[in-house]
Amino acid sequence: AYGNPEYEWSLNDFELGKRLGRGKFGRVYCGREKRSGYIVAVKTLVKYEVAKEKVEHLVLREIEIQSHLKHPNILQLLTWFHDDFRIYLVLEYAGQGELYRHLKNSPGGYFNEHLAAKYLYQVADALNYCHKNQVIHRDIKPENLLLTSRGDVKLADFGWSVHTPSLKRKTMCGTLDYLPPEMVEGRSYSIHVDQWCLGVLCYEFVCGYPPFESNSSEETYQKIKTVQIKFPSQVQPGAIDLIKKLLIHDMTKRLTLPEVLKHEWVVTNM
Ligand SMILES: O=C(O)Cn1ncc2ncnc(NCCc3cnc(NC(=O)Nc4cccc(Cl)c4)s3)c21
Repeated sequence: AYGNPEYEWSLNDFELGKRLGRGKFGRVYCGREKRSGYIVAVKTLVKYEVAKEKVEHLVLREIEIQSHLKHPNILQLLTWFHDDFRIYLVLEYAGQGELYRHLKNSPGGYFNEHLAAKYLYQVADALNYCHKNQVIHRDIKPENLLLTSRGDVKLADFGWSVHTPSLKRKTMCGTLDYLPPEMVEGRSYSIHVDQWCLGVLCYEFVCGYPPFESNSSEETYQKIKTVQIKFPSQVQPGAIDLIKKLLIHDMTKRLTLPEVLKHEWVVTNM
């Protein structure tokens, strides 16, 4: 059946198991494809809610973008289908779930240099692949990273990704911590957004919290615009060097993704 691209998938092809998590628009279940026994994750999106929040175009764009991306560190959208009430995204299953939980459960709440460098390398590799395919993810944060049973990172949730170049404003939702200055200042943005987010991600990996975290949105904006960064004592000089070369206000001066993949701290610690 699945060899044939015309095959019409439906919920009948799957047995849904335990619930893995819940997002704003629906739930995620572990599932098994009946004929092959293949284990998947099934993300359900309630049509009524998707329509109410006017994000239909985002779901369709995600499906369009995801169906052209294939990379070991990108969570594969295997197929999708819908019924009267829901849209179903059939995804690769990441056996160790959200990376965020692993970060919070690490000693001190931060990753050791080896894990931080390994995960950062894999995210940078996935982003580099996206950029080569004219896709900006735009929502890089620990919550959107999953871990396979073998401990490899999978970049997930392309619900906010766009084809470059894009002038579309991203409506403010979720954490502001990862927004780059050009988005905070409402200017247009480009693939350089992902480089900034990678810097914020690296900081959070080695510190356990994001660099511009504050008690109010205003204060967070201020710190982002002026790029005020302080490092706790446990952070190695190599990691500080990398983070400082990514969290630069002038987007054209940020380290490129290929340069991140060759950075000395990454290469020696991963
Ligand atoms: O993460 C968990 O909760 C648990 N978990 N644990 C293991 C595991 N293995 C695979 N996937 C999981 N979760 C689904 C990850 C997603 C991938 N792609 C998405 N796309 C999306 O949500 N799009 C979307 C939603 C709402 C609106 C719009 Cl516009 C777009 S969500 C897993």
